[in-house]
Amino acid sequence: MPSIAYFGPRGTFSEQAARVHAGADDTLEPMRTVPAALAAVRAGEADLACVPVENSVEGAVSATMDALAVDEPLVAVAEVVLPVRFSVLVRPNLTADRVRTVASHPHALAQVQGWLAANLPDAAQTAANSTAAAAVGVLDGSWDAAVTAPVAATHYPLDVLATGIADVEGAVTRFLLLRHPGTLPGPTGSDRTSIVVTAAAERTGVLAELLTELALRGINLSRIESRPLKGRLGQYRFYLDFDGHVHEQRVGDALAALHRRCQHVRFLGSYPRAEPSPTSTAAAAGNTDADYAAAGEWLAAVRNGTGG
Ligand SMILES: O=C(O)C(=O)Cc1ccccc1
Repeated sequence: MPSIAYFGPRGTFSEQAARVHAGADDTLEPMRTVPAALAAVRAGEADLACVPVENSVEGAVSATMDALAVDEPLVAVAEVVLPVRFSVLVRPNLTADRVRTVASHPHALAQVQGWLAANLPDAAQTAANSTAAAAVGVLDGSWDAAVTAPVAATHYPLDVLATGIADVEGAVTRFLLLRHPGTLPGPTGSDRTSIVVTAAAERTGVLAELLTELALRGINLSRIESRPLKGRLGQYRFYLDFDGHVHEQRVGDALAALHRRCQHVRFLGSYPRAEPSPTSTAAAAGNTDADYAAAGEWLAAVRNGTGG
């Protein structure tokens, strides 16, 4: 019976994402922070961790980015993309005109600024650990209102002041399900690979070199983020997401090239894309596994004097 540790408490979007992935027998364990969810997997207390990684409005979830780059490596085996529409929960019988404080996860507050300005203009905003932590804070009297995932209303005895709120139509959040490295999910033809690299900051053009290794092999970069290395300004980790699976020749070849050129490469997984998109451009550019095999045979023949 696999267990999934998720960024909690109960009623977060991360719980909703975990439920998309979970089987009927899986157990779900809420954890207080993203690092705590990852630590539960590292400690063998959970099989998988479900954490938010990026949002189409606010961008990267930095707590997740930082936690994935340090400590024992974990690999993503699946991603879940959820549409984000928020609910506003208040203590029972509290009307909108009496709401003085509203709390939520910073990514949630950022996505409902328009609604708050129009509907709760005088309410002071406070950052909470997560959307559901804000609901718990309303229950214990810390705040009047919380901006939450819809599912939070089923977990906490609070009134629903509003539902379906989103300043940006179509906004989505992407979550990763991570576990100990082991047998990877096989290639599906529509996969994504994630890595974190550190490269010598003082080498001119180093980032262009790394991206060129991908481009030359017909690999489409779908995301690049940087995070500071913390100790000193000017040194960064780069997080790259690109199409393809490490078991495909062009991807393996590119990863090996990055390993040669970088100080450090951490593999964060090859997993099916939530929104399928066949990586067909690789074929046109002569970058399929068959192209690699044919080129390898030709080279072997040149080297052993039987062809050319
Ligand atoms: O706090 C939550 O519910 C999360 O899972 C993080 C989050 C916050 C805002 C939008 C999507 C996910």
